[in-house]
Amino acid sequence: MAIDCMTNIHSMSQPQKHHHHDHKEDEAPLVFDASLLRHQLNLPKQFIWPDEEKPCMNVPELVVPLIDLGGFLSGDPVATMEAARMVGEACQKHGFFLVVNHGIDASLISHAHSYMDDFFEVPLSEKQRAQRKTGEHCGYASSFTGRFSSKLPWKETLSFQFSAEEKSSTIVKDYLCNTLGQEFEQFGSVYQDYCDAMSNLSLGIMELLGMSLGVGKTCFREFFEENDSIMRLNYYPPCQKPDLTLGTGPHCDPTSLTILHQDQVGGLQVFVDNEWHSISPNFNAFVVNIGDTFMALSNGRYKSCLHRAVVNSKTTRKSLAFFLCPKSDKVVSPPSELVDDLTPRVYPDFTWPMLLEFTQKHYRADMKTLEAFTTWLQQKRS
Ligand SMILES: C=C1C[C@]23C[C@H]1CC[C@H]2[C@]1(C)CCC[C@@](C)(C(=O)O)[C@H]1[C@@H]3C(=O)O
Ligand SMILES: O=C(O)CCC(=O)C(=O)O
Ligand SMILES: [Fe+2]
Repeated sequence: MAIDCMTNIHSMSQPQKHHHHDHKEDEAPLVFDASLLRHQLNLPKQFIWPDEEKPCMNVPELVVPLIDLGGFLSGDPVATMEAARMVGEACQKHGFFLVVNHGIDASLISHAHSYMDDFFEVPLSEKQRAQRKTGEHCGYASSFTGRFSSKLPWKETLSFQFSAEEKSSTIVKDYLCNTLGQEFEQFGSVYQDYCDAMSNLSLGIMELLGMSLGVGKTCFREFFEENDSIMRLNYYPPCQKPDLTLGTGPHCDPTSLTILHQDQVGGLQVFVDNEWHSISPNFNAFVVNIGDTFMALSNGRYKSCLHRAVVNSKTTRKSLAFFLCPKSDKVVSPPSELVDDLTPRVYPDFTWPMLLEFTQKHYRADMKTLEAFTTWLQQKRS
């Protein structure tokens, strides 16, 4: 029976949910060891999402324009205009688009995927050497145990800082080697090269976004020239009950621009026209979406888009997410061309570290993060 995603699942017979209360004081903190959990037929209750958020498996595919960057990257003015127009159109609709002929070496992408196994397949005790500290966003995190007590995502992540500043040209490699050990030297080099490539690609996309908003190609490019970005490796182990949990819950990225490369397994879903849609894997394409910080920079002209990731019972899924973020001292404020009597300011000035701290210490990023952040800021400032 094909279950229509819009079916009100409450009308279907659901086993009566037992409302456990988290007895935090007497419960040992749950440790998510993927090598064990992937075989379990009964998911721990923390991983079971509420009925209204459980995934539907037969979602329609989102038809997303493939934006060819070849002409733009070689300086062809007509191709540049066309690419800027397509980027603008996608951002007016839902904020997601695919880019091809992006100039990133296919072998670098393949290595970035294959090296993930070298980390995520080692024993948990070794991975925990890179354990993310409370309130910090870098390091190894497995399902965020200790951070959230319910709606745990079925994933492990390794996140690290990238800086485009010349003086930090080996920050990724150094962090990974120092944290994981010298045997990860090659691992560190691959992700250093991958992040360098991502940073350059994102500056090109910032030129197209600037042109599409009529503020010129240098405006946002210069704003992000010395970006302090986050690279995240997402590792989604197989799950025996994939329809009860989520790999990554519904959210808008709080960051400025996300360049994502998903493997051939598939699982990324985007909420468009009041329905979840899948984005089919395409090895030659990067999935690009704007985040909350860029929504603020565009004075709400472009919207960050709700998306999530589902898991499956057969195979591990991997995705590489590069989150472009401005340098810490940059004030997020829209260019004057985007503010006038008809379109007054939508969000207050803020810096990225303030929004990042909000998501790491006070608020789990979802679809209303910027709204909640604005309220939180005003209370602090009042
Ligand atoms: C700044 C960030 C916070 C998250 C990683 C980056 C950009 C996306 C954010 C996130 C993926 C949104 C959903 C919830 C979250 C907790 C997760 O599932 O990983 C978010 C990340 C985070 O706070 O670690
Ligand atoms: O893994 C995916 O396809 C999406 C992950 C994501 O949205 C994120 O890490 O912000
Ligand atoms: Fe995301």
